[in-house]
Amino acid sequence: MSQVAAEVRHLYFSYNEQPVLEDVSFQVEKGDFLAIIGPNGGGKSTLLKLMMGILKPDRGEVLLFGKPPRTSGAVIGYVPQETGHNLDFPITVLDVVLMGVLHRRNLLRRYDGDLRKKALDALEKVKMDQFSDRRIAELSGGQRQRVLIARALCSDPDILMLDEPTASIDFNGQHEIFELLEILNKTMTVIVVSHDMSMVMGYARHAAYVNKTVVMHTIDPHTRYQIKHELEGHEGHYCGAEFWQDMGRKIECTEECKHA
Ligand SMILES: Nc1ncnc2c1ncn2[C@@H]1O[C@H](COP(=O)(O)OP(=O)(O)OP(=O)(O)O)[C@@H](O)[C@H]1O
Repeated sequence: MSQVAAEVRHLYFSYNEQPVLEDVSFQVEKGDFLAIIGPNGGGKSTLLKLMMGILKPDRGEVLLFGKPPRTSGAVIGYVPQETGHNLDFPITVLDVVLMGVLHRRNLLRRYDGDLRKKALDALEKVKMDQFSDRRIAELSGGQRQRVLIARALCSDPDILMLDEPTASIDFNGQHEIFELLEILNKTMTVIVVSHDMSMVMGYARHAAYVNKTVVMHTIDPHTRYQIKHELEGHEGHYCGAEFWQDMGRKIECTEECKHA
């Protein structure tokens, strides 16, 4: 298998002739931890969907391990943006994860013990096995997100793709999610859309800044180490302006920013 997990080549995409991505090219090495960052509406979720093969490019191509997404044989674990819908639905944590297992098998087949074990193993990996019988609605945002990650892990993915897994989660919950992603990254490539610059700078190795085009940045290991250290002391705040300053650009903090 190619050591390049994902390659995007001269990709163009538009919705209803409205261009969203233009001439986007970059590579993601196997085992990388890539953060996709950028302004609202910049095209981050669209890029993720193109990389999974859910959307088709107008021009250009996406290759996963050297082949188009649908024929590559690469398994993608996808954690979509959580919308908070269906929280009233009386479904348990285990049921949610089992959906991930059933997805791989014949949907009409009843699940047996093995599938249940697979789902419980996935819950253990995200430290949510104690909650398997709880209703999903009873969990905190961070716990729910970990359950959605467990669901994605059931397919034993080569690449785990997450769309804003820490949106509207408190600091501790965010930190736990990124700690978990760091552990998972030991055995799979991780690609995460995130607005949280502190977490991105503390954990990701590369950042793709998406705003119609994509600019790729390497996060230097020393900066990552320092920021992670600050995060562990719960004093972490790293704003977008600092990211650009670290990347060598002169940008002032905004008024809302705690550094201003
Ligand atoms: N299904 C769709 N049909 C038409 N336009 C869409 C569709 N999905 C997204 N768009 C538009 O495409 C652009 C990029 O959207 P996308 O969701 O990829 O951005 P994003 O960077 O993920 O944004 P956010 O940070 O707000 O989630 C936006 O202008 C959005 O309104």
